[in-house]
Amino acid sequence: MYADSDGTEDGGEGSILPADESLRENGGGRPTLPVDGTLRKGEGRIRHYRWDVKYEYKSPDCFKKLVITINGRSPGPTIQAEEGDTVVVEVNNSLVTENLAIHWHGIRQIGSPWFDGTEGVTQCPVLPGDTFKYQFVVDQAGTYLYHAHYGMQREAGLYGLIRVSPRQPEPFAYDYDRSIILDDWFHKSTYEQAAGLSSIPFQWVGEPQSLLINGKGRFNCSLSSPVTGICNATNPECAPYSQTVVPGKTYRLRIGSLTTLSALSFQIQGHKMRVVEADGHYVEPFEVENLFIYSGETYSVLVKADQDPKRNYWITSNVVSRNRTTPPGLAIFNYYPNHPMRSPPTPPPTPPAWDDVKPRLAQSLAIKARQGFIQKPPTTSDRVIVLLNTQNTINGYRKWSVNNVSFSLPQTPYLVALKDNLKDAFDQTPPPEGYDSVNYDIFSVQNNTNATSSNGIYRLEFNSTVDVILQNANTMNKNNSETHPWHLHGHDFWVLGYGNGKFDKDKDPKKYNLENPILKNTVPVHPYGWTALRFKANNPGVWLFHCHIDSHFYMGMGVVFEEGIHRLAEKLPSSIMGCGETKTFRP
Ligand SMILES: O=C1O[C@H]([C@@H](O)CO)C(O)=C1O
Repeated sequence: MYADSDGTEDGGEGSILPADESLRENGGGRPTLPVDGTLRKGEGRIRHYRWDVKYEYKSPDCFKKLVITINGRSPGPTIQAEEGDTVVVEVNNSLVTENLAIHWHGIRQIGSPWFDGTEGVTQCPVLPGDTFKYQFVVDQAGTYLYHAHYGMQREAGLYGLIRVSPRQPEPFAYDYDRSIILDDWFHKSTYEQAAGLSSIPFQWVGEPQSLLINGKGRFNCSLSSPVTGICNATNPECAPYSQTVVPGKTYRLRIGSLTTLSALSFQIQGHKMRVVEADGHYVEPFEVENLFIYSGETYSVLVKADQDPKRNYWITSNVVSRNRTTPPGLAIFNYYPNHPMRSPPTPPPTPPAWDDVKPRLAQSLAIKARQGFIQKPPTTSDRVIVLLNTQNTINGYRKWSVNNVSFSLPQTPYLVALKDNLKDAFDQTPPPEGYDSVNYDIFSVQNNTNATSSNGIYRLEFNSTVDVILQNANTMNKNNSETHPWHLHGHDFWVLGYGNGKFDKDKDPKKYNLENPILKNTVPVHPYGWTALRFKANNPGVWLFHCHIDSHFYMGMGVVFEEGIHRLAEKLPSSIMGCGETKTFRP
């Protein structure tokens, strides 16, 4: 028998074990590095986790509701591994009446596309009572995330961090390594939200009731009544998170956002933050007073505890890019030996104006790859796909569309359908490569009466270089364009540029940053703006690319890319089967 780890923060490492003979290397222990110091894929240790996923009543913001927990916790345990290790997570679905799938956000799943955890794309859902074993190599050091990828389940609290440490020294120094995971919190269940979004009349999810920092927030209990639910402001479950720091020491804070809706501004009162990592890649360092962070992004910042040590300071998160009605998320930056719960003597800092795009665009532009760690992009691309993001109505239902196509998930996962040539499993007509950029006015409400729903996909030539231009536009409300964080599964992409207004295919590519663009897996497209990305289609599999706002993806804001499907192993794991046309595929 082996011991399981719950992977607690700060030293809670996954245990080393001979879980699976096929994975065993050096008895499962630390590998002997080859003489040249390089490590081949999967040569590391095995980190084994066993998770029980269920609904439990919790009060993360003092308001009692059903929360999805992993081994009793939300956020779930942090996965800790070293570059090259194999992570094995055995997930038991104890949700009783609900399916499940878990996505390992930022892990490219090279050689294991079937364990990307994307329901409908790479696997069938895990049924209640079933156990699913995810098994993948964490081939890149950095800060990553995991979360539910079934319906709008992430909203219920199934999320956590993955920390992968490097085998080489890092280009910056710090004394302690800590994690902060940000979320927005809604009191309605995922069912109420999803049903509202797919109803006529449309019922929007609204703004979050609170913002959580490491799973703790504060709802104003005077706003609740015995009818709306139980709220107890003195419940210890909603005591604020407190990060204790030793005066004079430098802290690396790994900050991840898994909000379901909100873009955030994160700040530590009186302290500057030095940004050093974004989505697992080293950043040419720059200082900020507040960090803008979009759902699906991770950053590492260095913070020195160099202020007056006789007091505590506020750690805050605030909604930006949507009209702010949610109170700030508050945590405490606690200077040892002050009491960790002592409120700072001054009010929290004033957040930036919610509708000021300029500083957000400026931060996006400031993020460059760090000197000495630059991986240059190919200088040209083989294909350019322009994706216009619009809101529209299809058959009376409110939707989001990309080039007038609102994405819907098929019953049979694409991975199986493509591998086994199940042509009826999804629409074989690919979605458009662009939109009518000459005539379409991105600054006004457009009715887009031709919009349709489809599950057609983009098929990419293996090893080709693909550019994607995300083009934002006005929503169905006047003078309104939202920020959308787009996340690509299975790859990192180079961020070549951002701009205001309509992308100009002749002029704008000349301004691309081909010298030191950052590699990321999630990137915002700002209101009325565009964002240009480049990636190599070199990871055989089927990969979702979508807005990381849960309700927007649910309403159709996504596309799917296939590449190199025929290079995959003869047989896909039978554990991903069992739905749609794969019902009979399990042995
Ligand atoms: O998808 C959305 O719908 C609402 C609103 O546009 C409905 O009118 C909103 O704020 C979104 O982000």
